[in-house]
Amino acid sequence: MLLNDKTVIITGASRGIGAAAALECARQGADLVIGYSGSPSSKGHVDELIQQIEALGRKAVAVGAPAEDPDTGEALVAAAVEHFGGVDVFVNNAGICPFHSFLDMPRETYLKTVDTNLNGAYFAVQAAARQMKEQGRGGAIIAVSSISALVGGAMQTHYTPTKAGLLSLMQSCAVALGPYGIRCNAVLPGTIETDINRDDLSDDGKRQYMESRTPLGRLGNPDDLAGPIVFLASDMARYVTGASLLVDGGMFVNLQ
Ligand SMILES: NC(=O)C1=CN([C@@H]2O[C@H](COP(=O)(O)OP(=O)(O)OC[C@H]3O[C@@H](n4cnc5c(N)ncnc54)[C@H](O)[C@@H]3O)[C@@H](O)[C@H]2O)C=CC1
Ligand SMILES: C[C@H](O)[C@@H]1OC(=O)[C@H](O)[C@@H]1O
Repeated sequence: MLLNDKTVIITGASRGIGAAAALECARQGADLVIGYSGSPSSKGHVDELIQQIEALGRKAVAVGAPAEDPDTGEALVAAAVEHFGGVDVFVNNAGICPFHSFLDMPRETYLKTVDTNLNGAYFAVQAAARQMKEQGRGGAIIAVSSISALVGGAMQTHYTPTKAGLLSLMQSCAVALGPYGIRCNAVLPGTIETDINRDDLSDDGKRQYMESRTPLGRLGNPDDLAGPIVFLASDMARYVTGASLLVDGGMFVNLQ
């Protein structure tokens, strides 16, 4: 197993990519701290996920705290220390993408997106890194960035800068934390079918266009991200830091 007896924290793990990554980490021998927004609607998903993790013979605890709160990272780390004695892997996954046009972007939509996707992530990564440094055994930090860190979207002008920011954060943190043996990398998903784009992809024309741009011939699903995240978390990637891994079925390179 690739993550035997490691402790992994994942934010936004109630569903989608975060939940799939949490399950694969458990299959690979890890115990989990499941970060989620704290909303009652998410709690049912989290309880179900914890049952699935326990059925795999691993342990999991949930921490309900919003990603945009600068104190959330410390709460997640405190839970990892209390229940599992420390943290080995931190996956910053929580994110929102409320599609909206640029010229009439509500100020609150922009600020909420940046706070949730990037500002909270900064402090959470910092909290995880401080704990890893104190433990003195290195660690792995992974940000779920996006293909949208590299390309634009007319309805995503508030979102794409957060994903570019996460990629940049991992690059700078790789430099800052390398001396402590803490590796920092980003995964860049393409179009993955989850709740975040359910409405957007309900437009058949849009869906067909996104599929047609994907050389592997289909949109992604959350499990497609689980392997790449586990790889970057594991010692298989022990000399990989500051890297970005596109997981997009080839969408980015498909110009013509
Ligand atoms: N689905 C896709 O095509 C792509 C997704 N991503 C990124 O993947 C990450 C996960 O998204 P998906 O699994 O696709 O969508 P999703 O909507 O299924 O999952 C998002 C997760 O973030 C959580 N979350 C949202 N706001 C939160 C808050 N304020 N505090 C704590 N948790 C919060 C949700 O509860 C959920 O667990 C996001 O960062 C997203 O930007 C990146 C590229 C493509
Ligand atoms: C929410 C979008 O459909 C999704 O998120 C991203 O980061 C990419 O732009 C995907 O298409």
